[in-house]
Amino acid sequence: SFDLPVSHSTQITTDSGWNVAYLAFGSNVGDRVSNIQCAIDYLNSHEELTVTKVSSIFESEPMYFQDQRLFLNGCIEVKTLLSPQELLKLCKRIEYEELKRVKEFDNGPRSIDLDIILYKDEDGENVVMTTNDLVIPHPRLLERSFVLEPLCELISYNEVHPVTAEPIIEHLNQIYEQERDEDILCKVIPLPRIGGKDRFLKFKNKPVRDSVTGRFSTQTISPTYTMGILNTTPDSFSDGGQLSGNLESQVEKVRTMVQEVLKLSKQIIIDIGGCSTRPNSEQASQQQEVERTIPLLKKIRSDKSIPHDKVILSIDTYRAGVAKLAIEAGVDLVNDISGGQFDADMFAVLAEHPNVGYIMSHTRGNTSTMTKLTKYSEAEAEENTIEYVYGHEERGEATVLIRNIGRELAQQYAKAVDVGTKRWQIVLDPGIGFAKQSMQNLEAIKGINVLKNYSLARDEHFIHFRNLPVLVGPSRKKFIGKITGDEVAADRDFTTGTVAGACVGFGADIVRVHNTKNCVKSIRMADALYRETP
Ligand SMILES: Nc1nc2ncc(COP(=O)(O)O)nc2c(=O)[nH]1
Ligand SMILES: Nc1nc2ncc(COP(=O)(O)O)nc2c(=O)[nH]1
Repeated sequence: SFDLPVSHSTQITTDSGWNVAYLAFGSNVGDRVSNIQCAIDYLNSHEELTVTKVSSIFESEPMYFQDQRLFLNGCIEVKTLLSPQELLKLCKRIEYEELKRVKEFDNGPRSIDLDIILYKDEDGENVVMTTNDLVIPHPRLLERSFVLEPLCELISYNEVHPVTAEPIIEHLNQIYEQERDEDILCKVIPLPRIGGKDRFLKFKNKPVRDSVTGRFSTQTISPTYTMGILNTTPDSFSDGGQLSGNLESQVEKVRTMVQEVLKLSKQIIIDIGGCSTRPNSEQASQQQEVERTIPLLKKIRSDKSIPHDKVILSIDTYRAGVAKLAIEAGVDLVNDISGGQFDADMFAVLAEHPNVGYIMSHTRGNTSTMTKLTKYSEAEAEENTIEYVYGHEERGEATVLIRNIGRELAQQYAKAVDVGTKRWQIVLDPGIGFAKQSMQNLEAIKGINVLKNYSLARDEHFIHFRNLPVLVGPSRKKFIGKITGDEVAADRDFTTGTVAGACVGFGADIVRVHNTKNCVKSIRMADALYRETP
């Protein structure tokens, strides 16, 4: 059955006498991500407090006093033995002593701001209090989308506000109904800084009301990212290993992709792979994979002609050891087709590097068994769960596959965050061509928005995929050839462009392609047609 690790259970409040509190963090001075990470680590280091959940990070305009830097905000859930007053004291100590906050004036710049927004006692009862230095629930909670949005990633959708007795998600909907510009938040995935400058993947999320449920979900309106593939394997099914072994020609290929994509985009992601993952392919050894990828990563990163603020590097590996070496060599993202299933150490590596992104893909079995594991049933989709909350898609046949994918990715997500991987690192991928028959790949693409709005609830356990970006990798794959009759992978570039555009239409935030020259145009056209970006 589907068993979530203990950190996902709010049962903590009942069977262990701990209280649960929700804190909001904000920073707009210095290295904001590092300030946030330090504040979380300081909180976690207190023997009477454990950080149990961390939300996405959102960038937003200053709300009250405009003339200052953009803020990074988010929320965390903690379990603690501290009383509200003791918790406030701990937050203040972290703000002023550990992170040297200097308060010039109200609503002014701050290295870190830690606010208690909700507090539940050991019986799970909400505390409501007003003293001259502490008001719970936070008095300005209901006017702040930069607090409510991340909070709604952490709480069950039926969690009510202790004073208004209305579901907290409804308060967020009421803010979104006002259609204020400042409520269009930008979800950021922090990447390693280079030259002391922030580097992020950014996804501007516009709240969109679901016509049937009336509930708001967020739709990405910023440009879709193009991820160019650089396969260094001699046997890659899609480009016949033309580049394997020759470092200079590989770097030249990188420069070409960069030049092609930056004509039409502000950034490019380049995915470097050293171990083919096509069905039944013979797996390279870890040593071979390292030799094919790490020197190349180092050479790219040391190449001054490449604009590193615009070029984001990804390593396509399911091996923790390779991921670790790649991070040390300057990679920004770990792209794991196994979603952490092939190497139990992968999530620990990511937990150690909270400013490295992680693409968590769906698959089943391994590269030699996955083609047989393509049975997705309604029963499994619904197994052990009471409530799905997602867009207005019916539970029917059309969403059985994507709800199974969501459920299985949720299992991996729970394992990842349970060892300290941050939600803000994670990108989801439905795994086109992995444990899916041809037509199931079409369903997976059509279900992208259901996956983005997916949430799973069982007892007190719940996981929402709200605000998690989705990457799709359709390029040159067999399901295209099955429909177009193109037997040879390299003949599928034209239709890959078609599919890439459709992926954008169905909600993809990143599309992984071989032929960047043509596909970046398809993706930009799709942005112009489906998104608000001109
Ligand atoms: N975008 C944004 N704007 C802001 N404006 C004022 C305050 C001051 O908040 P306080 O009342 O908790 O000190 N915090 C933020 C913030 O965190 N994010
Ligand atoms: N995130 C992600 N990574 C991937 N890596 C390799 C392949 C196999 O294709 P290739 O051999 O052409 O790279 N497909 C994916 C994919 O669909 N998603």
